[in-house]
Amino acid sequence: MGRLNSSELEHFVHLGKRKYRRERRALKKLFRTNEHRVEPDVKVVDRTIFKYWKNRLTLFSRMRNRDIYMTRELWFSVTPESVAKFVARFIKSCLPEAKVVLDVYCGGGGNTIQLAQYFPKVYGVDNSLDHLYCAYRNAQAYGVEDRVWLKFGDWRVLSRKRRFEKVAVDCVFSSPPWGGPEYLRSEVYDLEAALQPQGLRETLAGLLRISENVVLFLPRNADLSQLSRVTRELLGEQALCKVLYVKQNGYMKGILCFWGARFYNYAGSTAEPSGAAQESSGVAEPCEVAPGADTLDYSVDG
Ligand SMILES: C[S@@+](CC[C@H](N)C(=O)[O-])C[C@H]1O[C@@H](n2cnc3c(N)ncnc32)[C@H](O)[C@@H]1O
Repeated sequence: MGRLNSSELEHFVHLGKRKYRRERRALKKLFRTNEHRVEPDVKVVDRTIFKYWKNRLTLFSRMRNRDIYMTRELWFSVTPESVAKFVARFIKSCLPEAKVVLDVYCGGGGNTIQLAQYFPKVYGVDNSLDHLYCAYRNAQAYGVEDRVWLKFGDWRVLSRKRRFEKVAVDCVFSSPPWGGPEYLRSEVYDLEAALQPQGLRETLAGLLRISENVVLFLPRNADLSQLSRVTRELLGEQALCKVLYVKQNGYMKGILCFWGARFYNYAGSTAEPSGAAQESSGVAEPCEVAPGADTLDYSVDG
């Protein structure tokens, strides 16, 4: 565990540069002090995260090996492992030849790690050094750290500076912050006003500049008509957005939204569709169809 060595530092893209001296020092300290390591058998004292702690093995199954790292925020924002696994396998089924995937807002690596099980190179971006550190530690726990490249920075800035547009990214996945556990307070989640740190339109426009294949993980009460409208505005009247409702143990975790022809044609694809869904015990379930959006009628149980 201990110190950050030079080959580990390479996986924190650009952090070896002079201008990141302060961040590099902070990162070294996190490694040295083994910060954020979870002791899975020790009950958390923070009552607001107890319910997440109770289900800790659904977040990272490797938690039982005592080598998972979490911040307080990560307890309620990490994508549960079965969901992350499903997404990664689904993308792999649709884009079997893809090599490079970008995970924007990668957090503690819930998605990054599962994507790295299927794709040789996965970039993760986050503006929290603590989260990037946890993502790297967690990738080590799953033995995929060599495939993971982490970029520290504010996505709005990186996107404005078009930082990833010259990288040959085959697919962009993103699980943006939903605004904390309060996202269910209103019946319908406003994808422009509530989604952080940018609304849906700006988020999607930025990601589509990097790849035509984009996947967003959004709240289950997201406004489908906004999805439909933004899809048409950005991609034309005939454009489609495929929506999958994702369940875990009977509980609706969120929706997965896909843009890109390879995802729409999935039903006709010969690549192992049900394998991906059945591994997480896929369950057919009717759902609403948003005008102009193509919503698929199944969800996933983990
Ligand atoms: C919902 S969490 C992502 C969880 C992740 N998929 C996982 O499984 O661990 C959202 C992440 O976005 C990051 N974030 C928030 N604002 C950001 C910004 N402006 N630029 C980059 N990252 C940001 C947060 O630090 C947080 O880690």
